[in-house]
Amino acid sequence: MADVKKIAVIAGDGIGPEVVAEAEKVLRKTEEVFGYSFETEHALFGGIAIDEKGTPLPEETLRVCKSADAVLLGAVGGPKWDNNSKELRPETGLLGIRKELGLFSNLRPAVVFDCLKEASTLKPEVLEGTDLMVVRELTGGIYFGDKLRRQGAHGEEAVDTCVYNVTEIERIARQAFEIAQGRRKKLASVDKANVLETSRLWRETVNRIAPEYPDVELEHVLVDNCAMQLLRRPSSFDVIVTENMFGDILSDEAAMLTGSIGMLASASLGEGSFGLYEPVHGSAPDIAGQGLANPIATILSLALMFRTTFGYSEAADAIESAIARVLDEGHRTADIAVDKSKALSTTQMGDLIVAAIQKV
Ligand SMILES: NC(=O)c1ccc[n+]([C@@H]2O[C@H](COP(=O)([O-])OP(=O)(O)OC[C@H]3O[C@@H](n4cnc5c(N)ncnc54)[C@H](O)[C@@H]3O)[C@@H](O)[C@H]2O)c1
Ligand SMILES: CC(C)[C@H](C(=O)O)[C@@H](O)C(=O)O
Ligand SMILES: [Mg+2]
Repeated sequence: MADVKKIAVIAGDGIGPEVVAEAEKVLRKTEEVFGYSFETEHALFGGIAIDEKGTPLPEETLRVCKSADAVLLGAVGGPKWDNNSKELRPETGLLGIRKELGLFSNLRPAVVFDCLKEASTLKPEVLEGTDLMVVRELTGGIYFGDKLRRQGAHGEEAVDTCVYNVTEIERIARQAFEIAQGRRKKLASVDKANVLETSRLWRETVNRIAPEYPDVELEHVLVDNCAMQLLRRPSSFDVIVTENMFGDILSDEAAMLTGSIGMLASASLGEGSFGLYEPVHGSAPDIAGQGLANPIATILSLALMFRTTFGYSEAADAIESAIARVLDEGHRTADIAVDKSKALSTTQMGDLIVAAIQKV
């Protein structure tokens, strides 16, 4: 009997259900082509879970995720829930699920497809050879430190605390060094060590373990400089490791090197093979329900799942080749189209990718 892999599928809000539906079609096609067997279980999460269950992260959803081999997630959030209390914001559920599942490492690869250089705002010669991986620490820093509101001498004040301990920094740094060893052996550690104490500890810790990876060339880059260098010399970066909030911001910036945020996939990992896979983008309320969303980031996230959690690299390669072929043939969703009048819908793009999947 085939080895059945269990995938928790969480569509979420806005364009989440639209892009996840396309990734599920790809999943089924790989069963046909490669003989895999997947069991999917759908769960409520984010705004829709608030509406139906009164909480963004129901216990049942956590149970479904914990009993699965991997999670495929769309996106959560939207204006409908913007005025909710902190506990009842879809984004709180997102931070909660990452913490509960121990997903401290968020990999966000930015690969520039040759034929999409036209969709980028950068010159093709600057983009040439760009293939970088942001390794974002995901369960620490200012996202998870104490927060408070209080009355100060000048009225209401708000405090967000940024905390990192050595263990958290070491484990993400080690992962980044190991990822760099499997790539072009260059690591840029990004911090704000000229100002922040957490960044000083970050830099000291990275420097302390660096000698264990003598084959990896390490550079330290201040985050403001990194934001600029990503646009000036993107191809010089291989792996970028950074703390939670810097990684959030830099990865959206890196997305634009690829032409659109609709192209950037991600994997959130812990210690074992279990992972949560999601596009880097959000629920895009401005285009939700119109069939305009680019499903490629979610489909690429599925390919990452295949390669990283299941070791199905043949199928991961087949998905990525199918996407490259469809793009090479000139097919575009609106976000990456130069001529928007010829843009495909979300389902049209998904169908073309499904049709292009074959054994390579
Ligand atoms: N992981 C997540 O679930 C996640 C990530 C980011 C933002 N969010 C949430 O999503 C909501 C909207 O946030 P935002 O507008 O700042 O960011 P967003 O990523 O949703 O959208 C930013 C811009 O990119 C476009 N875009 C995003 N994905 C696209 C796709 N697949 N195809 C084509 N265009 C795409 C949108 O139309 C929008 O113009 C907020 O509630 C935010 O908190 C969720
Ligand atoms: C929605 C938000 C909490 C989330 C984050 O900041 O991690 C998002 O921007 C992301 O990149 O996944
Ligand atoms: Mg983000």
